[in-house]
This record gives sequence, structure tokens and C-alpha cells, in this order.
Amino acid sequence: MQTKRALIKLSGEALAAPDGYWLHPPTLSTLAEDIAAAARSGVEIAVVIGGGNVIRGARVSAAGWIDRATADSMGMLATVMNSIALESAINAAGVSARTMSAVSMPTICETYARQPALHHLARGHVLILAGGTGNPFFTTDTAAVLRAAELKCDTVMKATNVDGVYTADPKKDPTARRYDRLTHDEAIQGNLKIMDTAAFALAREAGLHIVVFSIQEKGSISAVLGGQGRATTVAP
Ligand SMILES: Nc1ncnc2c1ncn2[C@@H]1O[C@H](COP(=O)(O)OP(=O)(O)O)[C@@H](O)[C@H]1O
Ligand SMILES: O=c1ccn([C@@H]2O[C@H](COP(=O)(O)OP(=O)(O)O)[C@@H](O)[C@H]2O)c(=O)[nH]1
Repeated sequence: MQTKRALIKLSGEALAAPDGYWLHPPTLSTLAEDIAAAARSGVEIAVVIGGGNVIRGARVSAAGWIDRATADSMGMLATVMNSIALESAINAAGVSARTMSAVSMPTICETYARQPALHHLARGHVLILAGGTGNPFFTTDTAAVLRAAELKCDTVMKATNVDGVYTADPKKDPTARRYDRLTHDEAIQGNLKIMDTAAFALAREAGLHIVVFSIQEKGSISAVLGGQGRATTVAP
């Protein structure tokens, strides 16, 4: 089936520099060009970007100096920084992009609302969805599935640093085997940490396919959209 509307989930770390600095402009430009190329091919594109390159609420609160809800607010703010950086880079690549945030900050970007979001997509703007779900104790993976469901996207494309879903974390277990395809139930029952359980469960309820692929190769977004890239599909 030809994808008409896709939601791309980018982990915040996709923007980080090799030395660990939170933002690497050359990497940001390459990503933006890939997203712009996908948009030019006629697919409507929504993007959810994480904030893990700046802050992860659970990790900060575990250190004990700040409570989880506050640390998660900081994480959500980090996603807004990443989102407006990506918006600028996509605009610079020659495709118009709009950021909408689940956390209202009207002097910086629009506040997320479903109907105006659908309007942006229909007009051909790349829609960047900032602020996660707007609630603590959630992740941007769950936000990605939530927005994909409400905006009626055909697929969630999880662009990450591994080339698919494995039987265990391939960075920790060298014997882990890669799936070409698995079900949401298998991902949940196997406690496969490529996405959190809430995200897999919501995708299962919404009947959404998730395609997991590596963003390391330039052009991988268009390749996967065209059904050619190396990826794992999570589907019923
Ligand atoms: N079963 C699994 N299959 C593939 N990757 C996994 C699995 N379990 C954990 N991972 C890890 O998930 C990470 C990718 O998830 P992602 O959400 O993009 O990054 P992060 O969680 O660091 O923000 C990879 O670095 C990989 O090591
Ligand atoms: O709906 C959400 C989405 C994100 N976050 C916070 O924002 C941080 C960054 O998001 P995430 O960890 O999903 O980013 P990624 O791993 O994709 O870079 C999380 O750790 C949470 O602290 C949150 O509180 N609610």
C-alpha cells in the first residue's frame, strides 16, 4: 500500500554531535534534507522528536534532586528546542515546516490542536509535533503513536540508531537476532525495549504499523517509505 501520510519518530540523540554536545548542525541538515525529500515525493509528513539528547526525566529524577514530574517538564521543553531547530533546518532545505507544541508556548510556536494540524498536513507543510504528549510519565514514543492515531497516519516510522527490532538489545547482547516482522503482542510480551510498552499497546489498539529502521544512512527515510530500506515491521 502506498503511504499517503506518515509519522516519523526521531530520537533526540539523532541530533547530537559525536562529542556528545546536544546539537550537531551538519547532522541536523542531513536529517532535514531527508525529511524534505520525503515530503517532496508527495507523502504528508508529521514528525515527533524526542529530547533525550538534552534531558531524560526518569534519569534526572533518579539522581534525587528533583521530582519526576518536574524533570519530565524539563524533558518536554527539550523536545521543543529540538523541534524548532528541526523546523528551521527543514525550512532551510526548501520545504515549509510548522511546529505545534502540546505544551502551550504561543510566543514560540503554535499550540497543538488536531484540526489545525490536519490542515497543515493537507497544505503540504511538514508538521513537527513538540512537547511529547504534554504529560509527565510518558515518552515521545507514546506521543508519536498517539499523534499518528489521531491524525490518521498510515504508519509510524521509528528512525533510530539500530536497523530494526531484535530479540534483545543488540548493543548489550551480541547473540540478539533481528526480526523482519513481529506483532505488537510479541513486542510487549518479549519486553523489547526499542519502544515502551505504552506505545506498543496504543499502536495495537489503533491498528497502527510501526516500522523501525536506522537513520544512520543518508536517504533512509525515503528508502523505507518506498519499501526498499532495511527495517523491521511491527504489525498485527
Ligand atoms: N529489542 C531491541 N531491539 C532493538 N533495539 C533495542 C532493543 N532493546 C533496546 N534497544 C535499544 O533501543 C535503542 C533505540 O531506541 P531509541 O528510542 O531510538 O533510543 P533511546 O531509547 O536511546 O532514546 C537502541 O540504542 C537499542 O540499543
Ligand atoms: O509525553 C511526554 C514525552 C516526553 N516527556 C519527557 O521528555 C523526555 C524526552 O523524551 P524521550 O525520552 O521520549 O526522548 P527520546 O528518547 O526520543 O530522545 C522524557 O524522558 C520525559 O522526561 C514527557 O514527560 N512526556
